[in-house]
Amino acid sequence: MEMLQEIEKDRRDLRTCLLRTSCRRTLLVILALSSFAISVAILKSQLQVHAFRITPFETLKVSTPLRQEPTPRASTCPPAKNVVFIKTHKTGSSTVANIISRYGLVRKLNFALPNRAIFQRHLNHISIPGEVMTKDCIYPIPDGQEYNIVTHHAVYNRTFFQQIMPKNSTYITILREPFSHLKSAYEYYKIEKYFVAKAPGTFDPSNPISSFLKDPYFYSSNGTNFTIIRNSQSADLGFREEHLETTRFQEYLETLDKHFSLVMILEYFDESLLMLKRLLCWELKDILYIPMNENSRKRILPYTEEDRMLYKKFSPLDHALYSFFRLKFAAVLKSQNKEFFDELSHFKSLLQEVRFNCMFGNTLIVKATQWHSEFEFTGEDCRLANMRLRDAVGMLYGQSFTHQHKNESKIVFRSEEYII
Ligand SMILES: Nc1ncnc2c1ncn2[C@@H]1O[C@H](COP(=O)(O)OS(=O)(=O)O)[C@@H](OP(=O)(O)O)[C@H]1O
Repeated sequence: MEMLQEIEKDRRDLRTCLLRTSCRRTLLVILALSSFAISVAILKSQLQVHAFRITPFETLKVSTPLRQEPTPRASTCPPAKNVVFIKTHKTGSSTVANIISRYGLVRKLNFALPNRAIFQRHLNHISIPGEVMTKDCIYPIPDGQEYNIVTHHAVYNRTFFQQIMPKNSTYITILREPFSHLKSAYEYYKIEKYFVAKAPGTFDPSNPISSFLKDPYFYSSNGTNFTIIRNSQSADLGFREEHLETTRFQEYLETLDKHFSLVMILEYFDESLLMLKRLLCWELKDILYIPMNENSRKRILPYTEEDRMLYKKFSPLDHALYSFFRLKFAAVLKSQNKEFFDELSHFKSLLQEVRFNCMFGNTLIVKATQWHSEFEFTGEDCRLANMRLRDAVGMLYGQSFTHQHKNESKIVFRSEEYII
């Protein structure tokens, strides 16, 4: 809620500013800079569209049968409302969670939320690696109702999810190229401070990650937790240490492949969302988004091939996991017809328009195309698209439960207690 108030305040400030002459000049400069940034972004997105056509992954053969097949168009199938999204850390998962949360909020679906009675602090986590999940981990819903959506961090456990979710639930997740994941997690969780504290002076300040990778276990003896930078995506998907044994790993990988209808890839974010839309028979409006959790202060440092090789050795499960699913994804993408890519470029240009309009909270009217009828993306849609999961959590609890558990509404949520 605080976030929504902040956005509202920004919009009010902007309106006041528009009325003042002194601000107009500043605004003109902002507008000019924004147009420039948008042109660059359009150019960049066009380059990205181009990039996947030349990626070497596409030339590789996939040995297992493909399950991520093209699915019918939204108009020809009933929209899916039961979705389990395994929210891996630092993979663009908050943006995907936002899309799914918006969908569920607007349609008043039931979310499987962390049980407030158990989790006093980490209300954006249903479970973390190493924890055993039971029904008590999930906030209860009234008898006779069923959960529709899981979108909070929870370690994948088929047996558990089958107990709480409807049989026809669609399982999805997202993965990120491991080295880029490392950089994101390292910066976001300020991991360096633990290592520097352990061994001041051993870090090369010009390239701390590279310095750390030279001897990562040197830094572990003080109890430093590697969870978020070593095989983290695998851990979120339920892999355990025993899977370090190659045959066990391969077995689990194939099991996951059977369970998940779509494993999205951050490096193909828009392509992934379009596949998601088709898989769930949702509308194009449902998947319009504003990127979340972008770390604009991330340091750009010169990494070497050796750094990447060392990291592969340090975090082998994530590398094997990513390369397996990226390979599959690229093959499915390659098998799409022209219509998919036409819709993709329409989607990408709509995204630019949405971002531009949302800067001012304006309503965007999107004319009908072969993929959708005319629709509006309003200021309210912008507010929802900017909503972080931790800000949505109060609304989600309120929507799913207050009508049944009136006393619960007295519980106060303090957003500073949540971590993402
Ligand atoms: N659309 C899109 N395209 C490309 N990259 C994107 C997108 N959305 C989010 N991101 C990047 O994802 C990183 C945040 O991941 P998460 O949202 O999963 O983080 S968290 O676990 O919820 O904290 C974070 O990465 P870094 O900036 O490298 O840290 C975001 O920039």
